[in-house]
Amino acid sequence: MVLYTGSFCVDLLAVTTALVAVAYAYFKWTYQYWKRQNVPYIEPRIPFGSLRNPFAESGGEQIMEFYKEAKSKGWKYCGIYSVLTPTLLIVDLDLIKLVLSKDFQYFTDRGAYVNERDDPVGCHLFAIGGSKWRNLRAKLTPTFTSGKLKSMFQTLVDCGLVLEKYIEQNVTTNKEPVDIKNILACFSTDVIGSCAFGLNCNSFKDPNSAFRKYGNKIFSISKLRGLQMMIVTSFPSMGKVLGIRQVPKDVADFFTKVVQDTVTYREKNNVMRKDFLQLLIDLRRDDEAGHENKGDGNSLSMEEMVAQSFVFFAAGFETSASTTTFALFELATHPEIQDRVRAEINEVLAQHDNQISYDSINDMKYLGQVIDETMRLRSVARLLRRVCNKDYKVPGEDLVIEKGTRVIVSIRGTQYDEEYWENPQEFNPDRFSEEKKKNMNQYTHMPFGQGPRACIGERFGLMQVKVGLTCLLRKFKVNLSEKTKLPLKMSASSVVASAEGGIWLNFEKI
Ligand code: HEM
Repeated sequence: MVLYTGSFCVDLLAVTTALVAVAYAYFKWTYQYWKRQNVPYIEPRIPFGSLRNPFAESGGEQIMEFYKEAKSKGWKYCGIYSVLTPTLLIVDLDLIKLVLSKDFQYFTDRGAYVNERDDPVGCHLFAIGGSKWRNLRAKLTPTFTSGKLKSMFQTLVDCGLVLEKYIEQNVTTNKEPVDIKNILACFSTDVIGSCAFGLNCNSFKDPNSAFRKYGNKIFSISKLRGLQMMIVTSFPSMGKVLGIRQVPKDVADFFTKVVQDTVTYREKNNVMRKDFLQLLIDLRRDDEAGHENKGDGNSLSMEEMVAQSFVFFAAGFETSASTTTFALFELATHPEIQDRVRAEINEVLAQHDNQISYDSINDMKYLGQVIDETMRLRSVARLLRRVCNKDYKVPGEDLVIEKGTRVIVSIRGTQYDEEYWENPQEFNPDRFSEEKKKNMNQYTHMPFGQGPRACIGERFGLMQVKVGLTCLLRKFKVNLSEKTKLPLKMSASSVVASAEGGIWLNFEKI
C-alpha cells in the first residue's frame, strides 16, 4: 500500500477528511437547486434535506406541515429536498389539476425505482412507467368493471361472515379489547388472497400463515430498508449496481411460487374461477393466441402476471384494512354517528331480505359518507407522486419544471385545508351529503389519487370496506378501549398510515 505521509493513520485521516469535504460540498451545491430555480423553498439540512429524521417521524405528516407553511406564505408551490432529491410540492388546486389530469402527458410516471434484473416482482403497475404502464393499465382496467366486481361480491361476503363469527366468539369467550387492525388485516388478506390468487388463506384460523407473514413484511420499513429506499430515490443507478430490490427476496419468492403453482394447477385441470388471477390467465391466453411477449405491457409473461397479482394483493389488503380500522375508530368515538349508520344498515338490509348484496351495499348512502369522511381525515396514503418527463412550462407562472423533477401533492394537506373545509379537524360525514358532493372540488379530496394514474382498485377497495363495516356494525356496538394511545400518532415505520400502538376496541353484542 502506498503511503503519502509515512503514517497510515494520517493518510486515512486525510482521505476521510477529503471525502467528507466532497460530500459536504455536494450536499451544499444540491441544496441550492431551488434557489437557482427561483422557487420558494423549505430550508434543507444535511443529511435528510427538508425532512427532520424520517426514521423517527412519518414523512407524510411532515410534508403536510410544509403544505401549511407554503399556504400561510401564499406560495402556490414550494421546493423541498427529500434527502438529496429536489422535489416540488404543489399546493395550488389549479396546478394540482394540471399535473394530475390536464397535462398528465408530462407527468405520467411516479418515478418509482424499478430493477427488472434483480426484482421482476417489483415491476408492477404501481411502479412502472411510460408506454409499458399505459398498455398494461389499459389491459387491467376491465378487471374492475361492475360486472367483474359483482361476480366477486359473494367471496367478500363469505369472508365478512367469518370476520363476524370471529368477533362473536371473542365477545362470548373473552371480554378483552381487540387490536382491530390485526383482525381486519386477516379479513382483507382472506378477501384479496381469494380474489387475487383464488386461495383460501384462512387467516383467522392461522394468524401466522405465510400470507399474513409476508403481507406484514411488505408494509413495514426496517432501518436497513429505509436506508436502501433513500439510496434508490437519490441514486437509482447505484441501487441497481448494489442489487437493491423494492420487494424483499423471500416475499417475491413466496408470491412467485403461489402464482406459478396456481396457474399450473388451473391450466392442467381446466379450472376456472371468478377472480383477478383468472382474468390475468385469460389475458395471457389471448396474448399467446395473438402475439409474442415483447415486454411492452401489450402481453403478459408469467413474471408480469406474478407482479400484477402481487400488487393487487399489496395495494389492496393493507389500505382497506387501515381504512376500515380508522372508520371504526371514528365511530367508536362518535357514538351518535355510529347509531345513525347502524340504523341505515338495518333499514337497507330489511329492504333487501336481510342480505348483504352488491345492491344493498350501494344503497347505504350514509355509510358511504362515513367512509368518505374517514378517508378525508385519516387517508391511508398521504402523498401522490409524479415525475416530470419533459420540461414543463407552468401556465401563468415564471416556472419551468425541468425534466426529471419529482413532484408531490400532499393528500392530507388539501384534506385539512381550512380554505376548503370548515373545522377540518372535526369528523363530520354530513360534508359528503349528495348535495354537498355536487359542489365539491374533486382535487380537495383525493384518498384514491386523481387522473389517469389514480387507484385502479378504488371500487373494489370501497366494496371491501363497506362489507367489513356492515358485517360488524349490524351485530356489535363498538367503543374505544383505554389501551388505545391518544392522540393517535402515526407510525414512521409503515408505508400506509397506521396508528402507533394500534387501535384497541371493545365489541358489545347487540
Ligand atoms: C381503501 C383502499 C385503497 C386506497 C385508499 C388506495 C389508494 C391508492 C392511491 C392513493 C393510489 C395512488 C394514486 C395516484 O397516484 O394518483 C393507488 C394506486 C393504486 N392502487 Fe389503490 N387503494 C386502495 C385499494 C386498492 C385495491 C383494492 C387495489 C387492487 C386490488 C389497488 C390497486 C392499486 C394499483 C395497482 C395502483 C397503481 C395504479 C397505477 O399506477 O396505474 N388499490 N391506490
